[in-house]
Amino acid sequence: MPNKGSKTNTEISLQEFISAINFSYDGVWITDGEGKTLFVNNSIPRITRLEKQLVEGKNMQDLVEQGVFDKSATLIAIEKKEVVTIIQKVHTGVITMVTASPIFGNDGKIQKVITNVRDITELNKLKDKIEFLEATQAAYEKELKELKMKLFRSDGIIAASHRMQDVIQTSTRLSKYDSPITISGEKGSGKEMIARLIHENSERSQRPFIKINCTLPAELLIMELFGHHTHGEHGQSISNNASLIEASQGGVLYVENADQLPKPLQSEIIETIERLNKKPSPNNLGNADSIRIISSTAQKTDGDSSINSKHPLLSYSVFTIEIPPLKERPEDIPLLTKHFLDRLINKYGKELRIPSSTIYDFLQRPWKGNVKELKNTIERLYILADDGWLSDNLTHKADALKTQRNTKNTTLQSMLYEHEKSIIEKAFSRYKTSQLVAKALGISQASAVRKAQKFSVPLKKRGRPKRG
Ligand SMILES: Nc1ncnc2c1ncn2[C@@H]1O[C@H](COP(=O)(O)OP(=O)(O)OP(=O)(O)O)[C@@H](O)[C@H]1O
Repeated sequence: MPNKGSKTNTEISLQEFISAINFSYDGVWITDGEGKTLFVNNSIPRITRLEKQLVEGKNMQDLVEQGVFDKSATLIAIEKKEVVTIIQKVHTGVITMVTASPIFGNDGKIQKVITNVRDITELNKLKDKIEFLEATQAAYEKELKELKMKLFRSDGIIAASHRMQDVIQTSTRLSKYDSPITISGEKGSGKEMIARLIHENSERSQRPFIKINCTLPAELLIMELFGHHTHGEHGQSISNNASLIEASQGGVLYVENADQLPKPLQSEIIETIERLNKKPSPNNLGNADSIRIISSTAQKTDGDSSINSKHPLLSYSVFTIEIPPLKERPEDIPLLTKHFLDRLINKYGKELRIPSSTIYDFLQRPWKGNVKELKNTIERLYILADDGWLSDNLTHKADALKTQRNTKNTTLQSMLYEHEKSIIEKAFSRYKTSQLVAKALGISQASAVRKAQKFSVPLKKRGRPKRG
C-alpha cells in the first residue's frame, strides 16, 4: 500500500515535469498573458543560438523591437486569442517554425502562452535544394526542346521572329499526332509550307501529301475528291479514276481555303475520311492507311469560334495554328530577302547584292500578299537587275553605288548596319539637330551624337549667341 503522502507512479513532481520539458527536442517557450518570458527549455539556446540569459524575463515585444526576432507568434496569439503558427527569423540567422498556443483562465483571459519552436533551417536547405533541382530540370527541358527543334527538319524555312518560332514549335508538337488541324493566315503567309513541314516531320512522311484546290468548279472538285463512278450493265458501280481522298490514304489531305468549299461538301469529306479511317486494320495495330486532314483558311480565327462553327472542316479541327502576316514580323524580312535571292543566285548564277535602301524599302511595305509577294518581288527585281544590285528604282541604284564602297558583303550584320545608317542619315536630314533626332527616334541625345559620328553624318553646330 502506498503511503498517503507519497507519489503514485502516474504522478509527476514539478521538478520532474520541468526536467522532462528540458529534454524535449523541440524548444518550449512559456510567457505570461502579457508576453513576458517565464520559462525557456534547454533546446531554445540550441535551436535559436540565443543565450538563455538574453531572453529570460524579457517581454516578447522588447525582443522584437531589439531585432532579436523579426516577429513573435506569442504576441500574435495574444492579440488574436488563438493558436498561431508562423515562420520566424532569429537575428542569429536561424529560421524557425513556431506555434504559440494561448492558455485561458476561468475568467476567459489569457494566462500563459506556450510556444513550440522547431528549427527549419534544414527544411529550408531542402527547399533550396528542391528549387535548385527544379531550375536544373527547367534548364534540361529547355535544352531538350532546343535539341528537338534541331532534329525537326525545317530547312529552307525562315523563322527569325518569335512569332514564327512559336509557329515552328507548335508544328513540331503537332507533327507527332494525327489530330485534324487548321492553319490560318493571310494569303501567301506560308500556310501550305507549314502543312508540308508537319507532314515531312511526321510518321506519314513516306506517304502522300495531297492538296485539294478549292478554286476548282464544284462538279470537277467532287469528281477529283471522290473519283468518277459509272454504272456497269448489272447496275454495279465502277470506279473510272482514283479519288484524291483514296490517294491520300496513310498520308495527309491538305484542304486549302477549306472555308470556301460548300458546307455539304466539307461534311462529305469528313464523313468519307472517318469511314475510311475506321476500317479495321489486318493486325489490329491501328489503321496505317488513316488520313490526316489539314485545312487552311485565310480568315483570322483566333478567339472567334463563330468562324469555325460555320465551317464543318474548321470546327472538325482540334487545333489551329495562326501564321502572323509578314508586316507583323519585320525581323523575318531581311532574312527572307536574302534566302530568296540566294536561291535565285544558286539557280541562275547571276550574282546580286542587296542595298540597304532595298531592305529599308521592304520594311516599309504593307506586303498584302505576304511572303509570296515578297518572293515574287525579289524574282522580278532579280530578272530586271543588270548592275549587280537588287534594287527597284534609280534612287536605290544611287544608294547602291554608295553602299558598294562601304559594304563588302550581304551578311545580316552588314545589312543591319546599312539599314541603321540610312535611318540616321534620313533623321538628321529631316530634324537637323541631335536633340530633335534623339526625340524622334526615342534615343538619348548622346546616343544620337554617337550614331552621327559612327556614320559620318555632319552635326549641325549650335549657333553662338550674338554679342551686343
Ligand atoms: N517562313 C518562310 N520561309 C521560307 N519560305 C517561305 C516562308 N513562308 C512562306 N514561304 C514561301 O512563300 C511562298 C508562299 O507560301 P505558301 O504557299 O505556303 O503560302 P499560303 O499561305 O499557303 O498561300 P495561299 O494563301 O496563297 O495558299 C512559298 O513559296 C513558300 O515556300
